[in-house]
Amino acid sequence: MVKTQIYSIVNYNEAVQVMDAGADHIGLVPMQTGGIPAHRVPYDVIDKIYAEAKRRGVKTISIMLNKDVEEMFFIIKRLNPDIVHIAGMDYTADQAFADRLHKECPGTELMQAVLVDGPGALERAKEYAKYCDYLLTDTGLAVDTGIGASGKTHDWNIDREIVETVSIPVIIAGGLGPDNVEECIEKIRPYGVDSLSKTSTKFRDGVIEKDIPKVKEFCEKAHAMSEKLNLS
Ligand SMILES: O=C(O)c1ccccc1NCC(=O)[C@H](O)[C@H](O)COP(=O)(O)O
Repeated sequence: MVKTQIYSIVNYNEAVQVMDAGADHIGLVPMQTGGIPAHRVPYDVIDKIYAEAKRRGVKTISIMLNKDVEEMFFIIKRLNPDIVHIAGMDYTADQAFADRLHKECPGTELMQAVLVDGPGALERAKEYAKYCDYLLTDTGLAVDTGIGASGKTHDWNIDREIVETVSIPVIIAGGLGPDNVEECIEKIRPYGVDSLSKTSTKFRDGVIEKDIPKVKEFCEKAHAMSEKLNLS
């Protein structure tokens, strides 16, 4: 079954509703020196969200949008997510980061965002796949906002090539919602699909809230399409 990954959770009630709606992975932005301020979640709230997710078997993801490796390790050790997602424009996880993560944080897997901005993305994906546990292919918005949260799709032919080339799970992100998730799965046949903007309501002050009926529709369509295509 294709995994559904839902970003950006901002509080406990929302996390519970997103999991009830069918999310297999939930992602959020822990308090840190990078990222959009309105999305950052305090550690005590994350503890409660992750405990409930672990009870349900839902995978928990902490995204890192900064470039300070020591800060990242502090956060990973404090929160113990199932997956750490590296998505800052100024830092890319390397072999040394992966080795340290697997040694010091054995319960946490590594997901590196791949900016799909042209054919060069395939070469980067091949390199990251040597030491990462997952790749997340995504669209960039601006140099200072990290890889992702753009609400925009990119050239899915490149994602398909990446999925067909690397031997680790690939999650597709960038402008996915209930309107195009089936087409994306049919074309790319990825391990997972991710949604932020199209399953959220964004307010003028930057505050974001999950739109639960849209999350449900996204998850149901993704799961139904993966059953139709017999994707394990
Ligand atoms: O969650 C955020 O605030 C965030 C900020 C900057 C980069 C990524 C971020 N979130 C995680 C993701 O990778 C998104 O879920 C992904 O980019 C999809 O976003 P969208 O295109 O808006 O569906």
